[in-house]
Amino acid sequence: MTRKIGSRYTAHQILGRGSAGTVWLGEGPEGPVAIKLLREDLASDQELVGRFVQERTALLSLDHARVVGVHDLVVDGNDLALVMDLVRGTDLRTRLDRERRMAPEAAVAIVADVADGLAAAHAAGIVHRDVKPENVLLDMQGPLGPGGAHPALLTDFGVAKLIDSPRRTRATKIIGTPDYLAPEIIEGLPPRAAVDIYALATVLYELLAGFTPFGGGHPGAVLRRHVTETVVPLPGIPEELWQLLVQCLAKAPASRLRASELAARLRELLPLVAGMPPLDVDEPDTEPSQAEEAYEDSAPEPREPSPRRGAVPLVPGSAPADSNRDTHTSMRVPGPDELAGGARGTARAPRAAGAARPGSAKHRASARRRRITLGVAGVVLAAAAGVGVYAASSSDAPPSAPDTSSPVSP
Ligand SMILES: Nc1ncnc2c1ncn2[C@@H]1O[C@H](COP(=O)(O)OP(=O)(O)OP(=O)(O)O)[C@@H](O)[C@H]1O
Repeated sequence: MTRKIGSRYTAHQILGRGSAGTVWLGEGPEGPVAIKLLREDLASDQELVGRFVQERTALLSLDHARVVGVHDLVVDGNDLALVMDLVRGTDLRTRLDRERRMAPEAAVAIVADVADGLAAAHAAGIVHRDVKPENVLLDMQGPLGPGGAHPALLTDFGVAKLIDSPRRTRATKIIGTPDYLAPEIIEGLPPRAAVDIYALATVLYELLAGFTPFGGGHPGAVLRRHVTETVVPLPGIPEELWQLLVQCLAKAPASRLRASELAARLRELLPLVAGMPPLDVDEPDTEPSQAEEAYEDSAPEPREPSPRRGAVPLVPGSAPADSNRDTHTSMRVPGPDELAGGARGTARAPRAAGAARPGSAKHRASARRRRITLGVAGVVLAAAAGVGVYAASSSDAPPSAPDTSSPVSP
């Protein structure tokens, strides 16, 4: 199956699907490329096409070894496509799903690569806004680095910004992926470079632990934890690495490191973690608080099994059927009462492998978990039916505090 994309490109074979469209293996005048063909409903949105063209220069100018380069933007009839470097390998989510958690040396090396890519982007005034393992590609043809890690490249730059437009956004809605959302976004501030650092630190925690620091349960509960809870230490993690994580997961954006500093500090830590086996931690149980249960009870009735993880659609209208992933669902921003429910603390406390579970009624917890996951599925279906479309508003957001991090895109 081949199809022409504009006058210069041919798409040969589907590499994968995401919430915004389909990625194809293709061919252009300069050789093989990856072509991200946006969904038809997005491609027919004149406002989005306009922004696409507007952002062209910024997207095309980002040229760095740790960023998947965008070569061309094609607007042709019903086709709207980004032509990118072809990365022969896999994405970090696939690798993490396979390994469950990674040895610290490989995790640190991969995250240092991504931090390098972010540093270049931030210096150019571009904030990624959707840093997560799905958007990190591992180049299997590149040389093996520390811990046997392949070079890592960050992809999907600018896509969140393209999709997030005033008409599509409302004050109470959020765009992003809940597990990786910085607290200031949840509080309605415009996304600055520091949101990418928070998301990347979350990715590092996830590579080490096998789960994200504030994930689990209903997406609304995840948002609340980002704002109100502190990260729980990982058993066996070297102190210096832990301090770095804590600093980059700080609630205050100004307290986080810049991307270039993060990359440098991580590389300094490589000798310390060299040869360390993966951390020996068990995935913790999630005990929902009363506020979470109330939130979960307000979710629509489920009609289908739930996705594995809760998240918000990067693209309004996206549904599980759009993707071979389960990273996108929808939600509303939790209200003040729900956010206040964090006083009790529900962040998942990692347990050393084999350690006794915290003294809770196990069957009650698992029944609750079942209800939470079903609730998420209901929300996903509601989104698919057009009941809820959620995107972050920067237009109605309160003025931001002075940003001490790298510049942001205009
Ligand atoms: N430049 C590329 N080279 C090779 N494969 C790619 C490239 N970009 C994306 N892919 C692959 O295509 C698939 C879909 O990517 P896409 O970016 O559309 O979705 P995603 O990032 O997984 O999810 P979402 O966009 O919904 O967050 C992924 O499996 C990814 O590995």
